[in-house]
Amino acid sequence: MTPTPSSSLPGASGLFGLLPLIRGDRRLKLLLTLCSGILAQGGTLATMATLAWIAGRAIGGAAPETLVPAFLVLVIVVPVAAGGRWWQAHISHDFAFTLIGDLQIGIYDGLERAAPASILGRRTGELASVATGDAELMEMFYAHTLADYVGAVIVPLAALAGLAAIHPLAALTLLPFLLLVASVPAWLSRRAGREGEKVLGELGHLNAETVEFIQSQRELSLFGRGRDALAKLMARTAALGAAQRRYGSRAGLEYAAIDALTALAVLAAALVGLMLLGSGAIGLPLLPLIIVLSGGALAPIAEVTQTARKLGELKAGARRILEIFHQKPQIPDTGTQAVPSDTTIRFEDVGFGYDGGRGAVLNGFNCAIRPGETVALVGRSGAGKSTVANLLMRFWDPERGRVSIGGIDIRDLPVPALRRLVAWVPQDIHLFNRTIADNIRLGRPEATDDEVIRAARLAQAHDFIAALPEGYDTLCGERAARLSGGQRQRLAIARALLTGAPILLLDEASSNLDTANERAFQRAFEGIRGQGRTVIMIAHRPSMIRSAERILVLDSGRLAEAGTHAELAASGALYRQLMTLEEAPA
Ligand SMILES: Nc1ncnc2c1ncn2[C@@H]1O[C@H](COP(=O)(O)OP(=O)(O)OP(=O)(O)O)[C@@H](O)[C@H]1O
Repeated sequence: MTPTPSSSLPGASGLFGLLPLIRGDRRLKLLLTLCSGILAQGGTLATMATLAWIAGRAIGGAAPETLVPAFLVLVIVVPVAAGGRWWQAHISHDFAFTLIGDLQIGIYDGLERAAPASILGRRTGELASVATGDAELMEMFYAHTLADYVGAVIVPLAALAGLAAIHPLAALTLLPFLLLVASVPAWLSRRAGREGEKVLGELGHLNAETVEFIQSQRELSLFGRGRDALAKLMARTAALGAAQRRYGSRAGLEYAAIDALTALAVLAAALVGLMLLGSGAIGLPLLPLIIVLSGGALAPIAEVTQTARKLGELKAGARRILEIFHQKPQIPDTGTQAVPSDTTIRFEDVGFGYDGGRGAVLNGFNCAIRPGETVALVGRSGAGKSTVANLLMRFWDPERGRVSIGGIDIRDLPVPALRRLVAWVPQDIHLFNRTIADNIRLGRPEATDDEVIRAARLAQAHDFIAALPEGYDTLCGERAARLSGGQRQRLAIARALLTGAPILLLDEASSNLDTANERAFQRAFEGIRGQGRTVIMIAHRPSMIRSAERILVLDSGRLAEAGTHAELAASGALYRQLMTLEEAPA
């Protein structure tokens, strides 16, 4: 079962906001986990009570044979307690890890819904900390805290009932202590929540800083800033240490209060028991039972408060997870239209600006691109070329106007269908640390080896791949450090070609490629053109721009000029200006 995306969770927050995630067979596991907790703690209390009763009777001089029934009870309750503990450990962990899997799927869904915008302004390292650390923290709640909480209610009630059966005064003596011990975490819960939030926040910052520190080693060493970055990292570590110390000191206070209250409760129970014994209200065998039941009633609560020491972190972790679960989709995927056979692309009076951006990026942008046409999108830096691509890919939706393919508004197409229509070749491809073949296959996992090789040939990537020691089985190094920029870009083309999408959106690298790479890229581009696909290229290099059938010049959020290179060279003032800039030696 995969969890239903978070959108269905009703504005829940904190730990109990995670409970609606428990559906289907998880509910049975939850029930069994709770039963196991009751069995384990109940069994322990029953064992202790029986032993106390035996001890009391023995001290009172009872004949050994009269104790046989009590020993028979022990023969039952001891295995129940031991079995209960084992069962609790087994079933609660099984339940917890199944749920952690669900949480991780939910977190991944949330990340996917937000893509490519950043999630709640958080950095990669912070999000990784939520997806792994916080999700694992939930193991604590589901595997330990949850069952213990139920045990901490039922077992003290049972002990209280036992004490009341011995003498109501014994139960009355214990009652205030029970309430006090149970309320200690509640007194400190606000602080615990705040401090837990702080600890996890600092942990997230430290994670983000560490990831950035590792990723930016090259720049740091080139500019000699390694020491500064390390100092920043150490400051983060110190901040985390301080947050953890504050958290620990509050938890210590809780510990001390609970230990003191437990000791006082047992002392009070012993005094009341002695008083009752003195007055003849109870017999000697019941005195140890009163003491043991009083201590036993408080033990599960004390145990819970120990796990509740982590409650602050747990709550904060749950809230961070739920934030991602509630992440609104960047774009709603509600389209139901079938994929059109006509692939004419139209931008009609499109207006768009990024949230928090400086006003509109596109403002009344119109253009039509015929099937099989090769179009270059040009404009000064920041003119909105990538934004046009973002809207065609539906990374964002326009605020005004519409983008259509074959006359269908792309918002009316299911997103996976749109992804099959338009393949994107980004400037900087992310390569997974898998084989080159696997990386190309991301475009279509079921593609055969021949199809992978054909796509690589067309993308002019085959020769350099074949020259690698392990060919297509070569592992791309972490962050693809082993491949050059030009090689990575041609792998991106192969990946996109393999999808078989009829529209290719190509973001040509504005960074310099060496001549060999540039030629290879040009040949790949020519090959793709020969295939009858529509190619929209965000182009920078004059050679690439000139090779397009039609050039669209963007300016001030609109289509300022359009035509062939010859037409624009003759009459496009802006185009001429741009080409002069592009052709100027750096
Ligand atoms: N994700 C984003 N969030 C906010 N603003 C953005 C985002 N992406 C781009 N912008 C802004 O939108 C404007 C257009 O950016 P865009 O990337 O579309 O330009 P471009 O023509 O592709 O530029 P370049 O040639 O430099 O890549 C810029 O002012 C940019 O700062």
